[in-house]
Amino acid sequence: MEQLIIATKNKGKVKDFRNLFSKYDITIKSLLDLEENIPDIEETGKTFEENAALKAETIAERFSLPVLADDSGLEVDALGGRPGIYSARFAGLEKSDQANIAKLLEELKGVPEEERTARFVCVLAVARPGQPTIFKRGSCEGRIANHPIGENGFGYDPVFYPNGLIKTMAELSSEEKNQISHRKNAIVQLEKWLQDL
Ligand SMILES: O=c1[nH]c(=O)c2ncn([C@@H]3O[C@H](COP(=O)(O)OP(=O)(O)OP(=O)(O)O)[C@@H](O)[C@H]3O)c2[nH]1
Ligand SMILES: [Mg+2]
Repeated sequence: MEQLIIATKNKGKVKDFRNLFSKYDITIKSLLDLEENIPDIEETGKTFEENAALKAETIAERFSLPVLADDSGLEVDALGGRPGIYSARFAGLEKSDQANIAKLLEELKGVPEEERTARFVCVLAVARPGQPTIFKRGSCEGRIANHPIGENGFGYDPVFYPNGLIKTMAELSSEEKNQISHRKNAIVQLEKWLQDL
């Protein structure tokens, strides 16, 4: 069984990754599992790719090991693609899922169902000491609900209906989410690299 460091402090992502990587027989170590406290990496990039690279390369350099990072977010068409890379900090730096959802629903007040289209985007960066960083992008299309439903998942999952489903992402089990999610659609593109790990 191999171990892979994921440069994240987001517990929801860690849960998704543990589940997604179990089939490759890879165990995950996140920044929350390390003994030393890693200072927050400032996400100063203007794209998912730039921020994913910042996180992966900072940690890969520090430990001289291959590191995966995930930069992800929700693009809402009626908001011109916002919150996008700012999804975690949409309602402020304290990164509250509940406040983010409230702000999103407020901004979409009165927007009819057919115009509430959106997608989750996940960019994975794999940084390895002395080698160029690899990027893979996955997405999941859907639309924004009128109110939150469901207890599973994290972030905006309770207000996101994946296309073709009558359940929000937060009403799906981890296994169901991980069959269709943006994160899953990015990881499958890393399959070859994961097998060589
Ligand atoms: O409902 C959701 N289901 C998902 O599957 C999902 N994936 C991403 N997101 C949103 O996008 C932000 C990422 O921002 P982000 O990539 O900067 O991560 P983060 O700051 O939370 O942690 P870190 O990995 O940077 O440590 C998150 O906080 C969420 O708001 C999701 N919401
Ligand atoms: Mg972040």
